[in-house]
Amino acid sequence: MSGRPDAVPAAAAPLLRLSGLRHGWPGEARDVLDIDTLDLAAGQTAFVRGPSGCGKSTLLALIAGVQRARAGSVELLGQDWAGLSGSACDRRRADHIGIVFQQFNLLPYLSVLDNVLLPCRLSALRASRAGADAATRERSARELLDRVGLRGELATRRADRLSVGQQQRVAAARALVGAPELVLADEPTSALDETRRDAFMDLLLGACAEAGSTLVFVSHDARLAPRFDRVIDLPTLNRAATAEEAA
Ligand SMILES: Nc1ncnc2c1ncn2[C@@H]1O[C@H](COP(=O)(O)OP(=O)(O)OP(=O)(O)O)[C@@H](O)[C@H]1O
Repeated sequence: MSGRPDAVPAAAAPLLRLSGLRHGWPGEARDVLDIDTLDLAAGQTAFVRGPSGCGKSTLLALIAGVQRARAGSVELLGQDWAGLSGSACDRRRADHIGIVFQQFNLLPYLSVLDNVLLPCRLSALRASRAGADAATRERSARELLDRVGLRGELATRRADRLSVGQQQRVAAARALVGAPELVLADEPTSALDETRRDAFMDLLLGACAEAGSTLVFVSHDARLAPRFDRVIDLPTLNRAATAEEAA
């Protein structure tokens, strides 16, 4: 896997800074999230926990600039999403963020390899970090697939011909290709058995450490929490949490 020579040093401003963040969904009487501050440094790994419906996926969507906050700011690499146009947000997301969605969001008609290489097609920056030419980038993608146990013929198979657990691993390899500064993962181990889950975590944490990427990882699986630098209990951080969520 290729490294990232232009990584932000750990001593610099936080990679991610949330301040005065409030978000509510249209038609909902109360805010889902009300977070005073949250800073994550470059290379820091955070496990986000909280009961179903407490706003974990919403938080990731705000961090990724997919949702706009009602108030406050979400700064990635010192830039607030609020100041950017929709297309600028898309470019910035492709350049700097790898995302493992809950539903994986693979393109079913593309091969496994082409799915992993997708961020390199959407971002020249990610492509340059993955390798100087197409052959090197393909080697990077195959190396990531190899590390999640998807070898040989599986790399060229259509994505919709994979099991759910295999798709989950492809989604992780895609998030990691081209060493993005920030990796967001929403319950990425839910379809994996124990052995696969441990291998998956080794890959995710190992690749983030190698690239100096910050990782925000949402999961209900409390056994994984000790592997992270920091555990964020969302109902404790979130001033909009109900007493039930905070209990
Ligand atoms: N697109 C949406 N439109 C309206 N309300 C939404 C939308 N997405 C989520 N919500 C609401 O926001 C709240 C938080 O949802 P969210 O998906 O962020 O929770 P979560 O902690 O990720 O839950 P889970 O652990 O079940 O995935 C819930 O009350 C949910 O109903």
